[in-house]
Amino acid sequence: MQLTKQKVGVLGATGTVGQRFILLLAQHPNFKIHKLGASSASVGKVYKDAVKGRWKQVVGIPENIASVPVLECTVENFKDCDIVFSGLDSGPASTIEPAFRKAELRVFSNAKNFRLDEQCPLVVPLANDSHFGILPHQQKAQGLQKGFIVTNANCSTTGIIPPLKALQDAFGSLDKVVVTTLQAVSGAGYPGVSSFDIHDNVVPYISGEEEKIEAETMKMLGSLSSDGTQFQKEPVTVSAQCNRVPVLDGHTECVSLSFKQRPPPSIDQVKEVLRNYTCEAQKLKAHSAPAQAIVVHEEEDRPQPRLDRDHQNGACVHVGRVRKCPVFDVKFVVLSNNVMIGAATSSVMNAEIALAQGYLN
Ligand SMILES: NC(=O)C1=CN([C@@H]2O[C@H](COP(=O)(O)OP(=O)(O)OC[C@H]3O[C@@H](n4cnc5c(N)ncnc54)[C@H](OP(=O)(O)O)[C@@H]3O)[C@@H](O)[C@H]2O)C=CC1
Ligand SMILES: N[C@@H](CC(=O)OP(=O)(O)O)C(=O)O
Repeated sequence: MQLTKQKVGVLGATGTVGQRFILLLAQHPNFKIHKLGASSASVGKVYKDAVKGRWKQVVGIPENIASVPVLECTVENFKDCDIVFSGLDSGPASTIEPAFRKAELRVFSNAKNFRLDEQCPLVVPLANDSHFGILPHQQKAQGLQKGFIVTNANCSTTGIIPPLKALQDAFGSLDKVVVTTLQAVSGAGYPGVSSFDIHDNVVPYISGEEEKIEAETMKMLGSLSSDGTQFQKEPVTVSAQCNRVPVLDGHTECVSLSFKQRPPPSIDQVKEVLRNYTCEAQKLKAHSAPAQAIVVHEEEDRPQPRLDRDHQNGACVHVGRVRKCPVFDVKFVVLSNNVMIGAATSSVMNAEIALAQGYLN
C-alpha cells in the first residue's frame, strides 16, 4: 500500500545545507517538497533562478524542484506543511523557528539556537534518538498539540557522537575527551571563508565552535529523565580545538579519550565495539540510515575526506587509526561529511525516525 507522503517545507532552501535538503528530499519515499523559503534576495524567483551561479552540487537541480517558487519564510506561507526543515542562518532562525512551532508546525532545525534549550531534543540520529522522548513535554510546556522544534547538532559534534556513544554504552562513562578538528570550508556556508584566507593555509579559529562541541557533547551523551521532562547532562570533560583547512567537504577530527573504567578496555575491544555498533535508525529501516553507522578503517592512512566522505551517501561516520594513547587511554581519527550527516541528512533522518516512532501523528 502506498502511504500518503508528508508535505514538507524547506527554509533556507538556497543555501549550502538547503541544497543538500533539496537533493535528499526531491525523491523521498516519505516526504514530498511542498514549499521552499529563503531570504528576500531569493523571494519571488523560481528555485533554479534563485540559485543561479550558486548551485554547488555535482548533480543538477532536480527537475521537479527547478520551477518551485521561493517564498518568504512566514507562517502564512508554510502553514499547510506537515513538517518544516530549516537550513536557516541562526539570525533569522531565532524568530522564524519558534513562530512556526507556535503555529503548530513540526520544525527540524540545523541552526544552533535551540540545541541547548531544556525542552528541545538535540539528536544525532545515529546515536541518541531516545531524546525525542522530551517532545510531549515540550508540546505541553508550549501549550501545543502538534508543533515542536527538534534540532540536530553542530557538524563537528555530530562526527564524534556515534563513536563516543558506542564506547560509553559498552564500557561505561567516559572521563575525558580531547578533540582537535580539521574542518572543511563548506562548514562556513557559501561563499564562506575567502579563498585568499584559506588557500595554502590553516586558520586556527572558528567562532563559537569549541564551546558548542563541549556543551552539545555533554547534552547528547546524557540521558532523559524517566518522566521525559528533563535532560541530565553527562559529566564528561570535553576539550576541543578547532581549525579550518582547505578541504571542500568533510570534517576530520583527532580524538583522544579516557574511560572511567579501570583498567580501560583493550584496543581490540574498542575496535570491535565500534565495528559492531548499530543504531535505532537502522533497526527502524529509516530511508536515509546507512547500512554501517560507524565504518572502521584498518589502513593506516584512512579515513580521508576526498576518498571517504561520500560513502553511503555521506550518512555514516568513519573511524580510523584506533590506537593506544600514552596520555589518555585510546586515540583515533574521525571523518564525517559535514553537509550530509553533519547537517541535512541528520535532519531528514531525524524526521524519518520521528515518523516511525509516531511523533508525527
Ligand atoms: N554548512 C554546514 O556544514 C552546517 C551548517 N549548519 C547550520 O545550518 C544553517 C545553514 O547553514 P548554511 O547552509 O551553511 O548557510 P548558507 O549561508 O549557505 O545559507 C543560508 C540560507 O538561509 C537563508 N537566509 C538568510 N537570511 C535569511 C532571512 N532573513 N530570512 C530567510 N532566509 C534567510 C539564505 O537565503 P538566500 O540564499 O536567499 O540568502 C540561505 O538559503 C546555519 O544555521 C548553520 O549554522 C549546521 C551544521 C553544518
Ligand atoms: N561552524 C560549523 C558549521 C556550522 O554552521 O555550525 P553551527 O550550526 O553549529 O553554527 C563549521 O564551520 O564547520
